[in-house]
Amino acid sequence: MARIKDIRPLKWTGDSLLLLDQRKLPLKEEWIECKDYECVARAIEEMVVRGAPAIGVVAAYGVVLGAKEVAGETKNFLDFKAKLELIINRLAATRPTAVNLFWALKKMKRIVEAGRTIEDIVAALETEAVNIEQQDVETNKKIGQYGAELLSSREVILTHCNTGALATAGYGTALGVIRAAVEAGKEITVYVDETRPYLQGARLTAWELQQEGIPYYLITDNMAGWLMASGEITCVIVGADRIALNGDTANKIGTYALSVLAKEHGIPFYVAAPTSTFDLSIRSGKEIPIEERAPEEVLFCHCRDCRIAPYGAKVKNPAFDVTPHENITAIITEKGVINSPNEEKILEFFRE
Ligand SMILES: CSC[C@H]1O[C@H](OP(=O)(O)O)[C@H](O)[C@@H]1O
Repeated sequence: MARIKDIRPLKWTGDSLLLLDQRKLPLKEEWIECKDYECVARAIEEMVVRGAPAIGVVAAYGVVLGAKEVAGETKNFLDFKAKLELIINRLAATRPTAVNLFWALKKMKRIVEAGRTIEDIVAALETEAVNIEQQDVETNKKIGQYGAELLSSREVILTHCNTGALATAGYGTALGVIRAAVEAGKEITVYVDETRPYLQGARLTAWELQQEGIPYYLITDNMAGWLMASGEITCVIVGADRIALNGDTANKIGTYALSVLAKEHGIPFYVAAPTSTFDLSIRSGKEIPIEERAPEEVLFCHCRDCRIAPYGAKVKNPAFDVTPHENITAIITEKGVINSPNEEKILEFFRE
């Protein structure tokens, strides 16, 4: 049985947060050290770290760093809580689509509201952030198990963006399913969408699969349709940034098109995500905020040293799209699988 590595994108030292700089991968493995919450906020905005679960974990540690900073500046309890609220708001303003960010910050906010002394709050926040990180890895392994049980002994899986250890606290969601299937001895080959414009697939997923020795082919995004039509792909597994009550799912731009192609070709289309990615406060994907990122991501190659479009070119750069629940074969979570997801099934799933 294949031995899976324990790739982690972040490390909490007790008074700083080390982040693997994902902008530099796959050619350089460089770490940056965040000693304050503003560094963490910028790391999320500039995609030093990215991926829905990962930014939730990192934001939680950002609150811890902020709390330690403020505790060193003031002994006034109300002043401390007021400043901490501003820090949480700063972290909440980093990226709008992934609901895991707000899920984690809400947990931290509840601790601040319940705390009775500054020391107690700082200690409880650190305990909670460590717990969120550790729980995420366990959650991903459960997602992996449920997902691997859906797969045959031989699969050619197309995946989009990066949903691995680098997008989480470790192990990954869609890539966690692939890891679990490999660990279970299944014959898995992965077709990796490069995922323009930020190239999370080419730069990050390919890097992770290479680290694991899992067979893969890198493809450009516009090859997916033909490879499905040619019968090479046996299923599609993607991650998620926010899932509405009816199962509509926001994920990296290009996911919606994959779902339409998969439906056209009768290929199973799976979403792998923790329950913290569900936003039951919204009834459909129409309400999910879609992040518009800088035009430079489209106008230049990733290293920003070569321009690939004329001066003056106008750019659209939505970082996510929404896949209608009707296109999703099943949503794989750490608490089980929701087949043919819709509002009724999701309400029932969360009621259990
Ligand atoms: C584990 S799901 C990660 C999810 O986040 C990615 O977006 P980004 O790289 O912009 O943070 C992508 O949508 C992935 O599916």
